[in-house]
Amino acid sequence: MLKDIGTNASVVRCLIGMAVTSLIRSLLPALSLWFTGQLLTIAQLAVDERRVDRDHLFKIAAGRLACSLALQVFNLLEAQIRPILGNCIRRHYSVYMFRETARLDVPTFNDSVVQDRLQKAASGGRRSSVAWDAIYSIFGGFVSITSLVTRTFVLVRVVRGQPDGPLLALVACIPHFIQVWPIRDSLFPGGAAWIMTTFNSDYIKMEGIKQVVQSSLYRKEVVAGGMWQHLLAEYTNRLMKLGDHALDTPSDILDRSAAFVQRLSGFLIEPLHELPQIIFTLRTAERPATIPTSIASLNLISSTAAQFTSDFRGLTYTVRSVSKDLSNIRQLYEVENIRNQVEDGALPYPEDQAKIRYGISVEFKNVSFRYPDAADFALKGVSFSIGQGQLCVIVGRNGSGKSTILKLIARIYDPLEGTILIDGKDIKTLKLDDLRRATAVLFQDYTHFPLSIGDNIGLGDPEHWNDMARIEEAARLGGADEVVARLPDGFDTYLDSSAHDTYCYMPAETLSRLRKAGGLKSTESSNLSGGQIQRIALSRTFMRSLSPEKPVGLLLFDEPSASLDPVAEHDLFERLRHLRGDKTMIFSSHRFGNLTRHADLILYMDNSVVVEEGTHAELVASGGEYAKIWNIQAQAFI
Ligand SMILES: Nc1ncnc2c1ncn2[C@@H]1O[C@H](COP(=O)(O)OP(=O)(O)OP(=O)(O)O)[C@@H](O)[C@H]1O
Repeated sequence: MLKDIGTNASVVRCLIGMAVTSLIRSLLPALSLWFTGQLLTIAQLAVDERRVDRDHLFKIAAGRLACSLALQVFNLLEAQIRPILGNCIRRHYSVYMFRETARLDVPTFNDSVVQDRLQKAASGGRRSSVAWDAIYSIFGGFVSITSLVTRTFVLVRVVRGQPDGPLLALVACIPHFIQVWPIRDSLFPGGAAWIMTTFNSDYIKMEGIKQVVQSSLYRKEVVAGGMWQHLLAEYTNRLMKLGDHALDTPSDILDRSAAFVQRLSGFLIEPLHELPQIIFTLRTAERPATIPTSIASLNLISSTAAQFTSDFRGLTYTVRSVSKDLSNIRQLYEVENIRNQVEDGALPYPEDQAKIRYGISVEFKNVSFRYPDAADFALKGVSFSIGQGQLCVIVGRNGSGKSTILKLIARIYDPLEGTILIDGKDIKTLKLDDLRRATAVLFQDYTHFPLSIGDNIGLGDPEHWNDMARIEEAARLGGADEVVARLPDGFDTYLDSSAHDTYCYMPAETLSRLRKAGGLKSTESSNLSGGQIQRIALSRTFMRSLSPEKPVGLLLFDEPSASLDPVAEHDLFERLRHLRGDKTMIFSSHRFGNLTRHADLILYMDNSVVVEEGTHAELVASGGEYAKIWNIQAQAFI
């Protein structure tokens, strides 16, 4: 970690600043103690010999005062450096986590173990970061240890010369040692490994119900299914059944046992606190002449002993958090070792950029695939060949494997068996970045990003993300231009924003006027229909295919017209045919007609296999499944 952040000059400067201030802060208490000890000696001399060296007294008093002032100054200095260093480190690791999360492919990202590792690594959240926490506690530990050691050293020297000093120091320290005894384990983390689990079915169910209600994932079903009252009744029932400790977290359980030990030690500690006072009274009764210096010495010893306890407590806390922080850092750096399941190839693609304009050939050879954690195969021994520049339409029932074919061509997943050839080369040997630049995909479950419409379209070609002319052209081709024209903020309209405005209560009208007057862009979600959002997603696909520098040779469309009205669908196919030129295009579709009639190849799928293939005329003539469904659809219009 130090090597990593050491490359950042401002972090190094701040770290050095923190180290110097921490060192001085840790030495100052011992120095103060030494001056106090000197003051005591002067007082004792004054009592014993009735003489005072005023010059010396003045210097020592000034030194003691200077120590207090210096401590304040260095505390202030540290408080200035700390946030600067904290922000530098947080920025560094925010970029690190972004990079390590962004580079993951679909199966790796969806893997629950990977998700867990990412979450743990990022657990510092936005305000702090695990790396910063660790550095902060390491500095804290350093200050506690140095100040504890140096102060003990000075105290031993100071009390040696005081009447009854060693005895009083020993007695004063005993209760404090007892107090820190129960937490000694945390100084030796070797014995600190523990596991807690529950097999309590009521608890497991109660937690499950809580999640259903809390997560937005299930809200649609909860509302549509009218579930909430039932869930509430069940939750209350389980909660009552579990009794007083139903809501205990694992740390509550740990704290309960620690609290018991502490209460027990309290019985011993309180009487022991009185012991120095009693000894002091007995001793001074014997030697009344030393009362003034003895009182001062008792005060010094008691307050230093109390300070020790708080230092020691601070230290145990620090040791505990340092070991936790160090394991967090290990987790943070382990994220780098997460390997993508879809491995990158080495061959640059295409060898000839100009050739790709005439399309890409795709061949499946006996390909089988099963989704991670799924029981059944989504594709079983699928073979077909699509020539350069051909139009292929994959049709078939729901769940027959159409989308899966497109996902394998886009290398979202790799097949379990068989080979996919792109222009005659095994897809796994090609560089992933190159392959993705040469293909444009529109998935069935297309998403919209919580960004503006312009960004949503522009991201189709990330290298020209901000090129408004291309974005407008892509919007025209995808049919999003009409949608955008009707929105007051046009391309700047946010589809869905993760950052919402905060404002005091005011009527909606005032708010809207105020926003306008302040020139605020729309940051709230806009309500677009499914079809309108699909046009934006389509435009994103077109954006990719517009790039003249790095042309696309293969277009994959999964149900591109599912949410479009018949006119929009017809327009879309017209535009697609025009845009296609010589490129290879593969569609997955439920609708026969517009597309299948123009297809060079139709694959009819059922139950994870290709059952029929050919052109529309060939398949209709053969009178198979395709012909049957074609007739059903055709009859609907007679
Ligand atoms: N991410 C996934 N994890 C597990 N199983 C999946 C996943 N995606 C799809 N499947 C399963 O794989 C099979 C093929 O799905 P696929 O999406 O390829 O079908 P499809 O023909 O495109 O269906 P539709 O016409 O409904 O879009 C189905 O049984 C489906 O349940």
